[in-house]
Amino acid sequence: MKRAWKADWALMIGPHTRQYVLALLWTGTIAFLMTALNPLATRLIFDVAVAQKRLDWLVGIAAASLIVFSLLRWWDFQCGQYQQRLTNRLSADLTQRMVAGYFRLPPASVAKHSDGYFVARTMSEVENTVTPAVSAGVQLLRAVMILVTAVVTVLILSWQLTSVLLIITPALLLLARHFAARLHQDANDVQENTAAQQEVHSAAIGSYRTVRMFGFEGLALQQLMRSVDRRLDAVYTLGYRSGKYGTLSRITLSIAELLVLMLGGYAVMTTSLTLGSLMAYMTAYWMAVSAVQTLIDLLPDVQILRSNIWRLADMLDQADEVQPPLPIPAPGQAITWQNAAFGQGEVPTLTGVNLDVPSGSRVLIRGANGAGKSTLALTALSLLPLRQGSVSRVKDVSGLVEPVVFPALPLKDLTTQFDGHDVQAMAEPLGLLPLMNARYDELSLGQRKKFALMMTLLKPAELYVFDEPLANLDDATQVQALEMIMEHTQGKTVLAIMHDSANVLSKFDIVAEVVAGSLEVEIRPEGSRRMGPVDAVMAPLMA
Ligand SMILES: Nc1ncnc2c1ncn2[C@@H]1O[C@H](COP(=O)(O)OP(=O)(O)OP(=O)(O)O)[C@@H](O)[C@H]1O
Repeated sequence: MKRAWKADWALMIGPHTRQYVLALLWTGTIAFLMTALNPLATRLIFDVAVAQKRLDWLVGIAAASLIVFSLLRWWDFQCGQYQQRLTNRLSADLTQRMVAGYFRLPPASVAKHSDGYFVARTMSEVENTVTPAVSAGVQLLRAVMILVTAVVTVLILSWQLTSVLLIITPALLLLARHFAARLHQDANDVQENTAAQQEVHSAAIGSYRTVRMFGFEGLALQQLMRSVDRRLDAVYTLGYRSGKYGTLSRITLSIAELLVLMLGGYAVMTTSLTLGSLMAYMTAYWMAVSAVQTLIDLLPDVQILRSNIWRLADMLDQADEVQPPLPIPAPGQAITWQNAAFGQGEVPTLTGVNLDVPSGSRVLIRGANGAGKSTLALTALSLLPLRQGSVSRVKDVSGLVEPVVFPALPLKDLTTQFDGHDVQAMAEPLGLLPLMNARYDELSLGQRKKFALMMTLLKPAELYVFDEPLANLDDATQVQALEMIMEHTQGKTVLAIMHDSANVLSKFDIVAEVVAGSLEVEIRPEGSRRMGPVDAVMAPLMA
């Protein structure tokens, strides 16, 4: 992917362009004044005060310089504070856009990684991009201003000496060109490996209880250290390449420095170059050289910065990709899978799935652990893309698939989108009313289950999907919850995954059995007709 500078600017600075330009102008002005005044003061001291042996002038010029430079330094400090405030604003703004982008990502992208990876992408990568975006921009402008002012100054003082500095420029540019693309790729590798480590890191830290109970320290650490090594290798490569580029560039610059020193000495010996002019020349010259060194050091930083910006942009682009609308099933059908294959791991869990679920029917999905029931439910909710075939379904769907995690907010905040009376009517029989002020992450497993059930039922839909809706509920609540499901989904289509289903069988019209890679379907309550695997099509059977 190649991106224009303009697009990078729009992503990083966009809404804050005015403030950013102000920070640049502020810095640029200070850099210009410091660079222009420094050789001037040196020349005044030597060519005026020293040459005429006037101590009072010497002290006066030195004192005036001190006051001017102190004021400039104080102004520079204020500029730094302004930049910090700007950085904070950019950081908050970009974090918001990235997390909002994460929530818009297609399920296919999210399914590839777990939470830790996306925490890195939306938090650490934002931090690693915003701070350099402000500081690199400011440093770049400062260095350019110093370089331009210093080069003009030395040109005025002696164009012959300055031409040496300019001759060396093409060599420096060639080096920069040679290293730029590699540094960009190295920076990308560092970020990707950092996100991968964060993924493993969160899983290891999150397994605290099992590590303590079963002594998994060794195993957890081994896995973690593999990802740490990969990240550190990438960091080393980036550092190695940046260092190599810096060293080669500095050697080139040293050659220029040596030539200027020799030629400067020669000019004093053979021409009318004054001591004051030479001192002023050297002051401006060293400023130019240190500006070039800053620019040399900035090249890797700019490559890292652009690589980071491109990663952020890539994620936002994925988030904004227009998803094709889900096809609508044939009339009378709520959801249809056609020759579908899907899975959450490397290999598809179910293949050749053909299933028509008639509108208004209640389907019980059974099967052994790991058979693919939850995976099937994920495809019904459009949370997992198919590898092959198609799925079409009615538009309005409600449902949750384990593991269910709501944001760590008070329950009352999570339910504000629904009518208050409906919430109260549903929360009361489930015993959730006293918990409405509690945060979701403070609930017990059973309470979380009840809340998930309530939320699923509160959302108006044509198709409802439940993954083990009665698990973790006490006996009395199980009866109540099943009643509520049946009552609130009257006339709607229901897909329910349940293991311990003997007692609830009578409530369902159809039983879909997920067996080793395929699907069998049975019609209830007669239970006499059992379809063969894979090509089970319910619609004709129901007719
Ligand atoms: N996040 C994941 N990443 C990779 N593979 C996964 C993931 N989740 C599940 N799988 C795999 O997909 C297969 C089906 O899992 P699924 O959760 O759909 O089974 P299930 O029938 O719902 O099982 P259970 O009754 O135990 O909940 C399993 O073999 C499992 O290893």
